[in-house]
Amino acid sequence: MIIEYIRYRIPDGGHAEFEAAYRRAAKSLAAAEQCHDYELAHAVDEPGSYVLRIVWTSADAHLQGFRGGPQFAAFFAEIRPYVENIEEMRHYERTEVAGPGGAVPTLYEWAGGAAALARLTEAFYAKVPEDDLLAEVFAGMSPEHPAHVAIWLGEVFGGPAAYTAGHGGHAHMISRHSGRAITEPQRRRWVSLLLATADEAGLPADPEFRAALAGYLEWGSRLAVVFSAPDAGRAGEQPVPRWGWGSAPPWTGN
Ligand code: HEM
Repeated sequence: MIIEYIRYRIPDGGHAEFEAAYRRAAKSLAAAEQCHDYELAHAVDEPGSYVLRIVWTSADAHLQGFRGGPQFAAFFAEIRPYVENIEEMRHYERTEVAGPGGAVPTLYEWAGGAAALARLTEAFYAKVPEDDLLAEVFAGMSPEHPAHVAIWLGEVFGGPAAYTAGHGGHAHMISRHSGRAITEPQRRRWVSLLLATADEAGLPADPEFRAALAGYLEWGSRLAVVFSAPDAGRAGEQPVPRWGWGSAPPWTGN
């Protein structure tokens, strides 16, 4: 993770318009898979002084991925009028000097963000063609499938809402399972192979994270079976689910 700080000086009379522009621009940040979090704050003791904090998965993800990606044009169109008002724009790395923080990290953050989930699904779907139960299910899999599942998992685990913004959201995911008649042995193999791959992909192995990961995969895979049944109805419009730590929040020692 890398933190970008952008400091603005906005003249009197322009504050409401500036904040409204960022409210619109923030939709592009929320949809960008490279953006983990963002926050615009203004100084109470120095009117007109604003700081925008954006947490990117890496500086390259910001400079190449986001700026070269589909969200940038809409983002920049909103903030372009304020480029002249920038006083500082830099990427910062966290140091070891930090308080405990008030917020519990998301599963996405704890897992290692988009890069870790992409490692997981790449390694998993590379194994699937060799698996006696899963090979036939995924015989027609598209080359983008591993990346799409990583983006889905990222959104479920509290990362950017990029599957909703760019991949058809919940309804599309459900439709990809329709009519596939996934069997219980196939489902169970899918879950156990993915959990085994989490070790190879270097995902955190602490009990709390693994319990949350297993909990989601167990729940989600059972729903995939339900929606894959030949007689399953269509899923209603729903948001992509969000999955949290459950009753075992992250163990941070002491
Ligand atoms: C938590 C459980 C699961 C999650 C999160 C999940 C996620 C997804 C997603 C996001 C897609 C759509 C990808 C896209 O946008 O292109 C998809 C498609 C698919 N899923 Fe799942 N899935 C789950 C369980 C399963 C299981 C248990 C099976 C079978 C054993 C399965 C088989 C498939 C197949 C065959 C496709 C279509 C692949 C393609 O043609 O590209 N899924 N899944």
